[in-house]
Amino acid sequence: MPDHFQVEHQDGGCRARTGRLTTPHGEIQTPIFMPVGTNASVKAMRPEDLTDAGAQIILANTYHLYLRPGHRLVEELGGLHRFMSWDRPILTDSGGFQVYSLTELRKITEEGVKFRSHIDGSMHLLTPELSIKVQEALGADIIMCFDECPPADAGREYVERSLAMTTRWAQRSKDAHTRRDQLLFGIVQGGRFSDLRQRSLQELQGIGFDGYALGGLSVGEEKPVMHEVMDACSDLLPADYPRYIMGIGTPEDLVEAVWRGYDMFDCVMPTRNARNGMLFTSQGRVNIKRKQYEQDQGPLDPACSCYVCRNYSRAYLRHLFRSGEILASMLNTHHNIAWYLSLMGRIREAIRQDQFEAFRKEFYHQQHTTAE
Ligand SMILES: CNc1nc2cc3nc[nH]c(=O)c3cc2[nH]1
Repeated sequence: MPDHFQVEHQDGGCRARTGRLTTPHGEIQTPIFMPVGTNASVKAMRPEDLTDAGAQIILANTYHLYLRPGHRLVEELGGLHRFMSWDRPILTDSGGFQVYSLTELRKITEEGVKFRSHIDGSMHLLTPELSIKVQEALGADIIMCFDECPPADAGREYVERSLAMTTRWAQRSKDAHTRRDQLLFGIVQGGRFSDLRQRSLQELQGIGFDGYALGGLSVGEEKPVMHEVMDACSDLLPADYPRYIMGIGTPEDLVEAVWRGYDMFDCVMPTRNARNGMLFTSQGRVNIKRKQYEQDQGPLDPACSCYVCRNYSRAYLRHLFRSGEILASMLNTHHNIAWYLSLMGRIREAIRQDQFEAFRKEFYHQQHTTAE
């Protein structure tokens, strides 16, 4: 058992478990959802709102902060925690995925990824060594190996070659990692091919990391493919290390992943959907711009105890959204993040009571009773 992670309770009826992850900026109770703060900000939320909503850890992106304002500037100003006044844990993604998903002009070579900045068109080369140096300069508590996320429709031969390079890059990431107080996670690739996933994981375990993430998912693949990969890897990932699935997901995805024994998740869904008026509630999704809420004086979610549900009506939230008020993004985001984090709290409690199987069944029923 590594000294930074302890499984606290294994649900008696399924693979779900609770755990405690210790980082330089504090302990995290898992299963956990990480709000995404790409540019050192969870959009439309202040740090104290995040803490009030129950956030234990947030994610930031190496690719974005390297390009703007630059990792050296953040380091000179005291690191990411001081820069954004967030004193709890931060996880940074390593940048490979963001280059793949945000830039047109890019070239992948053994050395690293050449790309043109989506901000000012300048040319850059991101390598495993530079990615780790940036993440160390930012001062994140958990940092990720530099990897290649193959396209969802990539064929077996491409995926096989890609994962071999991801393993070589993982070794280079670990060799470049000098700040031992930071936790370094490996990223398992291998696409939809279970045997390649197993090979990737075995190679990463041979190198040795503080946690293992599933990459290459939530990139447009069909749900059954995602569940197959989750299932195949669940029994392979070392049980006494944190298991992180990158880019997941909808509330249903989170419940399904916890049921399969995963511990950590991040996704832009609650924040991005909030800005588009798509809100999560105990009775399913609410599209707040719909006319049916014009005179609705009730709270967004009667079962939610967040600041927004305690102080505002659906009618008011609809008015703010239709008027394009900035407060709409603030209140909608606060609720969606609070709702996601309260879901994770209810999940942890159900596991502790050995009730997660029943929770999963009830959750699915609740979310699909009233289709909005
Ligand atoms: C939103 N979906 C999504 N966010 C991701 C981040 C990632 N980072 C590193 N490596 C990945 O494979 C990877 C896959 C991802 N899918």
